[in-house]
Amino acid sequence: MPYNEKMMSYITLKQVEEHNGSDKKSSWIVLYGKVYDITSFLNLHPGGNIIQYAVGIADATCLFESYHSTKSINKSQALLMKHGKYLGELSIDEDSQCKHTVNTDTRLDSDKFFFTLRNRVDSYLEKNYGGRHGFQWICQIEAILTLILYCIATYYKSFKYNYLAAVCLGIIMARMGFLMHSGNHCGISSNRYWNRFVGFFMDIIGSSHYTWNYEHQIAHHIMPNQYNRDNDCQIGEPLFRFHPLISDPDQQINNNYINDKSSRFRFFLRRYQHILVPILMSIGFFKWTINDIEFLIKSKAGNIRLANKIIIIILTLISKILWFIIHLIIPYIYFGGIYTLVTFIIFMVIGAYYLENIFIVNHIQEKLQIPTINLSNRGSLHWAIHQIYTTANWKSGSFIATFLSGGLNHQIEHHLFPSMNIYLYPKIAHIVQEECYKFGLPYHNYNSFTTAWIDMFFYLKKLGNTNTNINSNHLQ
Ligand code: HEM
Repeated sequence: MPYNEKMMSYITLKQVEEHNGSDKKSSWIVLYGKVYDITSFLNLHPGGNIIQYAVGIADATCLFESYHSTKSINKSQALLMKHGKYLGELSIDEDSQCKHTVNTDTRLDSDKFFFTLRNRVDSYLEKNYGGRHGFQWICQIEAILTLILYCIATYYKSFKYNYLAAVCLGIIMARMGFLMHSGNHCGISSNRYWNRFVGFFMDIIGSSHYTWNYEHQIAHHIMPNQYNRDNDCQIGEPLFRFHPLISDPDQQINNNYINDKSSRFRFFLRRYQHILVPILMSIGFFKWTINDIEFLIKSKAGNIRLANKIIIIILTLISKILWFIIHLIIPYIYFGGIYTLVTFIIFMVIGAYYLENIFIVNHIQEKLQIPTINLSNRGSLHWAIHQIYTTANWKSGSFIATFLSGGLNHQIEHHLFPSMNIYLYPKIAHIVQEECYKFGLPYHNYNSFTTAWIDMFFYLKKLGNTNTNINSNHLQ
């Protein structure tokens, strides 16, 4: 859509969303409440095509600040001035302000926390590890070895009669999930092609890196735990209640909003969600494989609009067809239905359990709440403070836990510096902790994965138990 002088000074979110870089559309980015046309810059971006996910959304400031180091943020700002065409201010109405944290120039001192921390972390890493990509060789060797193991396990599972290969494949697929997470966050290497290659592991294991990037980088990373923004809070809704703002069934039934049998049954099951969620995790992998197709057809992943790109849709379909041929059709032809079904269940369930148990404990915890602030001041809360309040670590500082969890045990460090090599997280954890305490912020760290998991279990129980009064005012 062409824009005129009037629109250039005052731009609505709807207009920004229309310029999301879809085929034949231009790309607008919102940084610090200002809208820029960066169509001509997209292919020049030194960090590669990750920038495409940040266009057409309400606020890319969080990604801009977290992905660039102290050194590169100045370069980035200079490049933005050179290549970006300033279009105007993003209009902030009451509605958009509630749904999207829009950073304005009048932000409070909360900025200081992140800028102080980022300076300290970057100078420490520059001095000791050569920057945010120190130890990148570990991830690269790991990626190559894992891919080779994936091919070997797939060969033995699909072309030979081997149940053990299915077990190994499940573990390897989960490891590939961790690696693709780092790759898509540009954390595998300083070389963007390495990151793209490893990011594509998501498609190799049957899903789509494209839809995942929207769901994860945009919906989850910018606003973790925010209802109607972070898709992860709404997994399984209305059956499950992962977030206090999901309607309270007792209240609805008492108010006669819900009186049909099926809704009552769903709400009855919700009371046992703490038991059901761990059981249903087993189908997580399969669900992702199918969900992508729906997301691409609807051009929407939960709360996030996707930029439609024909080439991506074609590539995703091809990779999915190949995946189904290799893992279902070929073993079926060679060894029949029973072997195919059993091995399929084995590797999908093992993979899903490994991966999902690791990431479910990081945000679904009762103590992880967005601090109470006046809604009219919402724009003043720096995104990094939001991340600190809504994220928990376990076994902070441990190299072994970092390896086993693909870096997800350092969820706090990951949310603040997503493109950093995961093996540097244990090295900077003490700095993050110190700065949090200095600024009076919490640093949630569980002593072990088990304690984190148990807390998550009881919180799910509490959320599903309708008699429990959970204050949700501060979670809007
Ligand atoms: C219009 C806005 C942006 C501009 C002008 C910009 C500019 C730059 C520049 C100049 C660099 C190279 C830095 C260096 O050599 O030290 C860079 C790197 C990078 N950028 Fe951006 N960027 C923008 C937005 C983004 C966004 C929104 C993301 C994330 C979604 C992002 C992710 C990255 C990454 C991952 C790197 C590589 C950093 C590394 O290797 O450590 N950039 N960008």
